[in-house]
Amino acid sequence: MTSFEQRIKVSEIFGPTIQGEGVVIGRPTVFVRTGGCDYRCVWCDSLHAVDNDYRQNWKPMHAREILDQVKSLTGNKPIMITLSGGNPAIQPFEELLALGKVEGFTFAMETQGSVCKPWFGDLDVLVLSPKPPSSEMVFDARQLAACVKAGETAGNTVLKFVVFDDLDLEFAQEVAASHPHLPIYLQPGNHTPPPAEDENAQIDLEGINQRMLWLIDKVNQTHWYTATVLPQLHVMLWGNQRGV
Ligand SMILES: C[S@@+](CC[C@H](N)C(=O)[O-])C[C@H]1O[C@@H](n2cnc3c(N)ncnc32)[C@H](O)[C@@H]1O
Ligand SMILES: Nc1nc2[nH]cc(C(=O)O)c2c(=O)[nH]1
Ligand code: SF4
Ligand SMILES: [Mg+2]
Repeated sequence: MTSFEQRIKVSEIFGPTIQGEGVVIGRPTVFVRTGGCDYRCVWCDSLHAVDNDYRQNWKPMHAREILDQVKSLTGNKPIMITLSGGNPAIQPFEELLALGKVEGFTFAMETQGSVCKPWFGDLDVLVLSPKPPSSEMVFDARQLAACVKAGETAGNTVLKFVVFDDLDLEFAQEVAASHPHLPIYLQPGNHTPPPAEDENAQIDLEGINQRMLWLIDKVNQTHWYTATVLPQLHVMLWGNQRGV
C-alpha cells in the first residue's frame, strides 16, 4: 500500500485552542487526536481515544481531508497542528506533514516514546512523555532512545513527565539523566481524569494546586534546577472538558 492510500484513525479534531502543556504552552493550535494506543495508563485522561469500546467513533481519514478540516477551523490560516491521541506514533503521518508544511503549517506531537517512526524527524516539536510507575505501564529505555534518535532532525525534542508521587519523580530524574541534552518539563498528574463517557466530571482544582506546590518544593529540594514545572493549563481553565 502506498502512503497515499493510507488513512489515519482520527478520534477528534478540535481548536483553535491553546497548547495547555509543556514547551509550547499557550501557543494557539489545532489538535488532531488519533484513536488507538499501545498503552493503557491507569490515569489516562483521554480514554475515548484509547479504549476499544470507542473505536466505532474513530474515523479513518486521508491526510488531505484532515488538513481541509483543520483549515476550516482556522479560516485557512496556517497554525501549529498538535498530533496527540491515543498514540499518534502508530499512525501514518508522513503525507499530512508533507502537505501541511507546503501550506505553512507547523507540527508538534505528543507521544509516550514506545513506538518510533522515521517521520519524527520532520516534526517541529517532538514531545516524548515516558510513562512513570504510577501509570502501571512498563518503560522501555531502548525504545525511548530510538525515538530520540528518530527525532534528531526535528526542530525541538523535549521530555515531559507526569508526576503523581515520589516514585514518579525519581523515575523522571533517572530517565532525564540518560538524556542530558533534552529539556525537561514536569506536570502534576490530574488525579481526577473523567471516565471516558463523562467529560463534565468535576475537577479537584484544589488538589491539583496542592500537587503543583508539592512538585515545585520537590524540584527545588533536589536541586533539579534545569527542570521546568508547569500545570496543565487547559485543565485549570476548562477542567476535564473535551475539545479544548
Ligand atoms: C493523552 S496523552 C496522548 C499522547 C501520548 N499517548 C502520551 O501519553 O504522551 C497526552 C498527554 O497527556 C498526559 N496525561 C494523560 N493523562 C494525564 C493525567 N491524568 N494527568 C496529567 N497528564 C496526563 C500524558 O502524559 C501526555 O503527556
Ligand atoms: N489545550 C489542550 N492542551 C493539551 N496538551 C496536550 C493535550 C492532549 O490531550 O494531548 C491537550 C489537550 O487536550 N488540550
Ligand atoms: S500513553 Fe497516552 S494516550 Fe495512551 S493510555 Fe497513556 S496517557 Fe493515555
Ligand atoms: Mg489531554
